[in-house]
Amino acid sequence: MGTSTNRTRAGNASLEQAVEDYDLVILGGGTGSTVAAWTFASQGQRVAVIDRKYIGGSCPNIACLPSKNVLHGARVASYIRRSEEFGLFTDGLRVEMPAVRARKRAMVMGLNEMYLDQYKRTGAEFICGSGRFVGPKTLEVTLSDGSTRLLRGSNVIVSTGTRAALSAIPGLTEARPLTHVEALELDHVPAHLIVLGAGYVGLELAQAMRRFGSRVTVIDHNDRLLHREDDDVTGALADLFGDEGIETALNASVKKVSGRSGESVMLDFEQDGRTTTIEGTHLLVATGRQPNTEDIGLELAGVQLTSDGYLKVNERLQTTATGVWAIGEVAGTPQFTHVSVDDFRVVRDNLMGIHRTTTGRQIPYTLFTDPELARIGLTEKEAQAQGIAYRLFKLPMEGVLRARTLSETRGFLKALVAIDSDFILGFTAFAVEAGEIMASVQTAMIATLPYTTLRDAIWAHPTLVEGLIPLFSSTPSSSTDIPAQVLEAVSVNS
Ligand SMILES: Cc1cc2nc3c(=O)[nH]c(=O)nc-3n(C[C@H](O)[C@H](O)[C@H](O)COP(=O)(O)OP(=O)(O)OC[C@H]3O[C@@H](n4cnc5c(N)ncnc54)[C@H](O)[C@@H]3O)c2cc1C
Ligand SMILES: NC(=O)c1ccc[n+]([C@@H]2O[C@H](COP(=O)([O-])OP(=O)(O)OC[C@H]3O[C@@H](n4cnc5c(N)ncnc54)[C@H](O)[C@@H]3O)[C@@H](O)[C@H]2O)c1
Repeated sequence: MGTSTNRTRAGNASLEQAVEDYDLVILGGGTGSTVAAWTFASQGQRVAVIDRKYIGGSCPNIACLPSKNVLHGARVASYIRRSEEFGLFTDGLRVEMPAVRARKRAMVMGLNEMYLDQYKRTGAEFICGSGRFVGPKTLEVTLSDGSTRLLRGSNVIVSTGTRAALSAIPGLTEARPLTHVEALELDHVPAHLIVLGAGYVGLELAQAMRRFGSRVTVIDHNDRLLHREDDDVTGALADLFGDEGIETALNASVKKVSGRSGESVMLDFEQDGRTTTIEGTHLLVATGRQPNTEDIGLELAGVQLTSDGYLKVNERLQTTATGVWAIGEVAGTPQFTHVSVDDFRVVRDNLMGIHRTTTGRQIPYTLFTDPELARIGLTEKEAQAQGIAYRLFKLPMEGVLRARTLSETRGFLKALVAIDSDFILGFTAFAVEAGEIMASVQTAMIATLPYTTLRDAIWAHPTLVEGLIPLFSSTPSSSTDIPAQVLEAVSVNS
């Protein structure tokens, strides 16, 4: 620990500078790596986190939490529009985006203060600056005043995350499209927002902006919204978007973009052999992510990349350089905050000599449209592709009494249960507060409880989770490839 003078190569220039030694240096402070910093520092280790911009990384600053904050505002707008349904009469709705943004900014500021306080309490050091490797386990940080520091860690974690990818469509970059970062900072409602990409970011923000009053068109080159999900899910999402007046152009291949987002922007796309031009005022790009692995000196540290530019890691999240670990999206981890936190657990245990891997993790997720889509385990598509026979329990939300009290009966619950046991293989809720309903089913799956435990539990009335009783009491249908004699045996035994 402490400092020593060392000769290190930074690019072509050799520099002589005091190296500060740490037990752990973290490049990029996303959620998982921030928790790592706090954890190791509170155990007495000397820990530094280098981040060029964000205290706590993307999630609390530009991604999950600010987007959910803005989405909630849009949900309130939707309630106000529906107010007469609840016997409430208002004199109309005026949306002030600067105030929407101010609420979001205040939340982010509060989160930043909370994080800084936690840094102080644990003794981890947050260094605001841009970092790059200049040698094995050694990083140079350039601070905002242009000065530099050299940090060397007994262990180093790389957690530089990803950024919005811009497809190689002629004119796209020049049109200066919004990404989620700018979309969450808008001080006005776009007159006509074109959303390129019908994935998580695109769908959540499309619905929110529509509810704030924007005309919205969603374009995707796949033929369904959120195309990896089962057809009943993507169909229900399409119905929802249709009912809310969101236009969609699917199976659409964008050939050219012209104009400028924020003023007037045109997209030429081919669909069913025809070329169409659509014009909007704003363009949001939500077509996936690209890893932040360029220009950070990985080659000087012996850290190799995969063919698509992510860090090459093993199932213990070790990179190809000894003592250099990876956490989060930059390691190719599924792109959710809760999985980056589990990456932290994997690295933590391995650093403590406990073997823990990323293999076979069960990963839940929730799309925060309204209603939400919550998913865990196998979809029907996945079960069929893997030749896994299942019993399918499905219940429309009209069958959940709590949903009726809320006038939120859109959607359904469905569960896949093994044909040869009562274990739950997968669960989907497209429903109000779906993410909360899923948690109970996930707990049963973690504990490998049979579905009958959920069916036979006494749930408080009237709650949404109580819907698991009618769901699991319904008569299941079965996947087509289940042999008749197996089905017969199941029905005889049940
Ligand atoms: C709009 C949006 C909404 C989302 N909503 C959800 C959600 O509801 N739920 C969910 O689970 N997930 C959500 N996600 C995904 C989630 O944000 C990420 O999976 C999560 O933040 C994990 O990111 P990470 O730790 O890999 O990296 P990040 O949190 O992105 O951290 C990487 C950090 O590295 C820093 N950095 C990069 N290069 C350098 C460098 N050279 N020097 C110094 N610092 C550097 C960056 O400034 C950044 O702070 C959302 C994503 C987006 C875009
Ligand atoms: N609620 C959440 O948990 C949440 C919310 C937002 C983001 N995220 C995470 O962030 C990740 C990134 O989100 P995202 O929406 O950017 O990516 P995504 O992978 O979810 O969706 C990208 C979409 O863009 C489409 N696409 C790609 N290239 C295209 C092109 N050239 N033309 C037209 N369509 C194109 C794809 O078909 C896909 O539908 C998500 O996968 C998710 O893991 C999670």
